[in-house]
Amino acid sequence: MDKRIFSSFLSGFILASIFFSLISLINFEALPEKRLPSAVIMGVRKCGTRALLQFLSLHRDIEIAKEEVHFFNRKWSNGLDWYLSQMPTVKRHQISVEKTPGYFISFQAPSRIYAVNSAAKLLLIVREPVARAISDYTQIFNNRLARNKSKLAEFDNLAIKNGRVMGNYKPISTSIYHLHIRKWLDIFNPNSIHIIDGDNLIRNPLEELRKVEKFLQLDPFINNSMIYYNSTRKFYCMKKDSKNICLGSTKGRSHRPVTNQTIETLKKFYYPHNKEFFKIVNRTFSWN
Ligand SMILES: Nc1ncnc2c1ncn2[C@@H]1O[C@H](COP(=O)(O)OS(=O)(=O)O)[C@@H](OP(=O)(O)O)[C@H]1O
Repeated sequence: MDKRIFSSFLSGFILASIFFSLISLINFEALPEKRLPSAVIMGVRKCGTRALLQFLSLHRDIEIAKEEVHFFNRKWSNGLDWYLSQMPTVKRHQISVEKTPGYFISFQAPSRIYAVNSAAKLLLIVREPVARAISDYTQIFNNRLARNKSKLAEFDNLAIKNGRVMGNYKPISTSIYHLHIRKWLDIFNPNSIHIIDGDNLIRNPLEELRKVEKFLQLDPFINNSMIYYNSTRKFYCMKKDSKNICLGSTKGRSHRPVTNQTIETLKKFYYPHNKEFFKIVNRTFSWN
């Protein structure tokens, strides 16, 4: 063989060998990729869904979708590829988690989630229903103010009219937890749903996070060194990448003023609904 042909053949062979050796060094399975969420925080609005998601992001095996996705309630027509594109990239050992509080009260969300992933793990965080309703109203009030819309009537007048609690008023009806959880239990096995005590998440986040790690079948990883109590904010905050991170100012803000009479009337209103919820989920909470 001509010497020139031989040497170009040899250098081609060597280059190809180097190329294929490099390729074989890459572990494709370990490359980050987008995957549908194994766990979904499905609500309840104003019960600590953001705090729960951010605390979970401290876990080395969890990546979170940063924004609320609203796929199963509002954006179903965008299709599954769009949903996937909203997910974070995860490594092989990691799971992705998304939170959209609106799923809890949506009629379509349970069957749609089941259709996409019948093994989905659902996280539901609940809070004392009267405080949740007032927090919900406060958010609506402040949003209108920010958008320069006409001022909303006060909560006392919207929640109770002529002595009757307005059960259909959304801030009130969202707190009737048993009405909504039924739709989920019609479709999902109770073992697929883990309920987090939102009031306890405020007081003792690690206790609740430990239970979530167990439910998600992850190693206990989040620990005391990753969170701290911020006495100015009066909430637990996170230490992440050598930074101290608290939730934004819309979390834990002062509620709109509500009379004691309204609070007492609402407590009485929710009492039988709470009992019903406890019965269905086979568990009680510090509120009744
Ligand atoms: N660690 C920590 N820091 C700040 N806030 C915390 C925390 N843990 C729970 N919470 C409570 O979260 C409430 C807001 O709930 P959500 O995040 O579910 O609200 S939203 O539906 O996404 O708008 C928010 O409700 P409000 O106090 O009524 O504003 C908080 O009480």
